[in-house]
Amino acid sequence: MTAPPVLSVGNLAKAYGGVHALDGVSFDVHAGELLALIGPNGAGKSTCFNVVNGQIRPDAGTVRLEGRDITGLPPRAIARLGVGRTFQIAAVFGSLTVLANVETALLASRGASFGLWRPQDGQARGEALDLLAQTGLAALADRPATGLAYGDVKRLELAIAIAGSPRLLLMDEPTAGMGTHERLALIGLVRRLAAARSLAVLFTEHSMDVVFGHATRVIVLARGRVIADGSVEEIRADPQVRAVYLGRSAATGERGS
Ligand SMILES: Nc1ncnc2c1ncn2[C@@H]1O[C@H](COP(=O)(O)OP(=O)(O)OP(=O)(O)O)[C@@H](O)[C@H]1O
Repeated sequence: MTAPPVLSVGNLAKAYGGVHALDGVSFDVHAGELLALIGPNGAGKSTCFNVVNGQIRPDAGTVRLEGRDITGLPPRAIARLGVGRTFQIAAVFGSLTVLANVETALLASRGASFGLWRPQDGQARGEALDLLAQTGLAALADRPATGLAYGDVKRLELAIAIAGSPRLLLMDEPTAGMGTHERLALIGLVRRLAAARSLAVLFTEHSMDVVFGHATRVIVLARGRVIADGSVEEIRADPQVRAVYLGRSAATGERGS
């Protein structure tokens, strides 16, 4: 028997007044997959994310995590069940070292109260060092998070997000504000981590070089509907996607509208 998808959304609907932010959206994300959710401004990408992580309750439809119905659960419950996320604006503790940020995330994910946190917790330290090695941050372990280069902050945020061993990772424009080299390096890292940890990743992105270079599958939303769901090659060649979103950028790999 094949494993159920890590995430399965079915017929999601959400309207604001007369605006159908989501209008019958269905798709699956499997373990190890890096699924890009793209589309023009106002297509419904953020609404879809926020329904999956519990911040918005849909008017209709279901969200399933490994077969379990999580529709309408509060964000904390959804996070505990294995949905991690990174933010457009990096969320790290500036005064703590890089290592302590990841140790704290590990302990928090296990429910340890901050009051009981002991920096000498050997097991958490070992695991945190492991995560830093996996995210290319080992050399910066003892540096305060304040003052890190932007690309390193994003790596740290990724390390924090996977410290709780999520099954699904939601990334909202993970490479926003980064230069070409940096953003391709970051998404390449995400792809390697997803494969190594059998993690399902759903991300929104406006940089088409990131999407076409690294997504394993792409979903295109427009006006709250899925207009295409396929491989990078299929999406790039889809006339409707080109008309609605990619335009000439499909050929150049530049940012969509
Ligand atoms: N809280 C809200 N109240 C009213 N309308 C909303 C609200 N949130 C979203 N919308 C509308 O729903 C539609 C989808 O918005 P959403 O933010 O999900 O799109 P998006 O694809 O994430 O856009 P962007 O790429 O600009 O972030 C838009 O028309 C938006 O104006």
